[in-house]
Amino acid sequence: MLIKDLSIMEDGRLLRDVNIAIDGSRIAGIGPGVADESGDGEVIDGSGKLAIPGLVNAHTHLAMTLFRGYADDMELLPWLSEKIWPLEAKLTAEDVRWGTKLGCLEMIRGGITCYNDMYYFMDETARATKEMGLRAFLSEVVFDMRPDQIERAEPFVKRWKGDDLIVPALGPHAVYTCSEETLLKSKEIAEKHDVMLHIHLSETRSEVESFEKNCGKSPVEYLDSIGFLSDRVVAAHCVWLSERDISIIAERGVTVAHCSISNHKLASGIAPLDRLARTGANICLGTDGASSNNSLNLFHEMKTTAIAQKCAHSRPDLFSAGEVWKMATENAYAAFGLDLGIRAGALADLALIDLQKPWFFPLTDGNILSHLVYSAQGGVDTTIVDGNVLMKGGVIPGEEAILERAQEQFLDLLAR
Ligand SMILES: C[C@H]1O[C@@H](n2cnc3c(O)ncnc32)[C@H](O)[C@@H]1O
Ligand SMILES: [Zn+2]
Repeated sequence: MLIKDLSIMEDGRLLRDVNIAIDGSRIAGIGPGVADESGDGEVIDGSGKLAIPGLVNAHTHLAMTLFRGYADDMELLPWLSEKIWPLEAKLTAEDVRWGTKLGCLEMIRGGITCYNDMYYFMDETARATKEMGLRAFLSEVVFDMRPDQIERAEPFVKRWKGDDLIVPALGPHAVYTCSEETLLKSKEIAEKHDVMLHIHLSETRSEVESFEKNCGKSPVEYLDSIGFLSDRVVAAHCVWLSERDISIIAERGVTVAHCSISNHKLASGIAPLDRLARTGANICLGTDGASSNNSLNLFHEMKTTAIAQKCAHSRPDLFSAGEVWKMATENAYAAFGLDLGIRAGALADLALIDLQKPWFFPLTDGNILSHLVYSAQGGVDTTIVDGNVLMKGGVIPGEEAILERAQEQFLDLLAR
């Protein structure tokens, strides 16, 4: 496949009139005049478009698209206990299948090529994700109130280990829903199969304060005391942290999945991102679920992350466009071990953005990152994962049918 006459970014600056050759699942060559080596004869006109490397959603619950708009204007714990968990108790595999497909549609349209998820019925999510063509790190959520979920976790990992698009992981929900035994069992399974751990951590002030009152340690100190924290851990949120917590997170190589919009919408707080970054923690971006955001859009997350941190600290120089762009790309590639990037040899996970939109003007070689983070309003035209075209010219095959089925599935769930 050959994508012709594109623009790409190099060190944040625009390079124009470039071709990208794709052969199988990888980028075979990039540059002016590069020819198609695959022989498949497919040519995509890239004129007026920018090729970006795939964005990575480092924390979501994709099938919660079915819960979008179901429970707004609440804070986390009552939101979960009074609204979300009672409806999730009625969830079926079919709900998760169509909620996942709906979420994949939205992420494909936003240039997201890979996501990290913890939920229920993850075999359905895995199958639906493969049908849609996205890459994903998936965990069966584990918590004590659902002992069946603990039994599902390891078989899920065994079934999907080695898949070309799906990477299984372990998802102990949080320290306030998992006993020490459950946390250590999850860690043991993750280490046995060499997969990642995905957990919610220190999201709200009340959860941290009540945990400290009961345990005498912060959630971070506690997890460290049982040997849970390492570079195989992706911790979502990390909002209410002490200086000691921040040092531990950085020292253990834990990846932080920062969910700015979810934290704002649930009024959870503003994460100490500057102190985390300065202490060397690896920071990625997540949307969380579509029921606490309510979109699955990393352009929104990048802009909100940058402006929220600037305002919170009265420091307009904090978190430049380039820094938050790395959170949605390079930081995530490092955290998840993804060989991605707009360069020869990388996996062909990329998106083409139509630059002929008002929000990209005026365009210079040096302001493209500013436009992507502070003004982009969509315009992803084509999305490619593993060398497969998932969307071209804004068209995703089968989209209408998925929208209809997801709507039906939601109404069916509500009626249960
Ligand atoms: C996977 C389980 O986690 C629940 N969940 C969704 N969003 C959040 C959040 O922000 N913090 C904690 N738990 C969350 C989801 O409903 C599932 O029950
Ligand atoms: Zn979450």
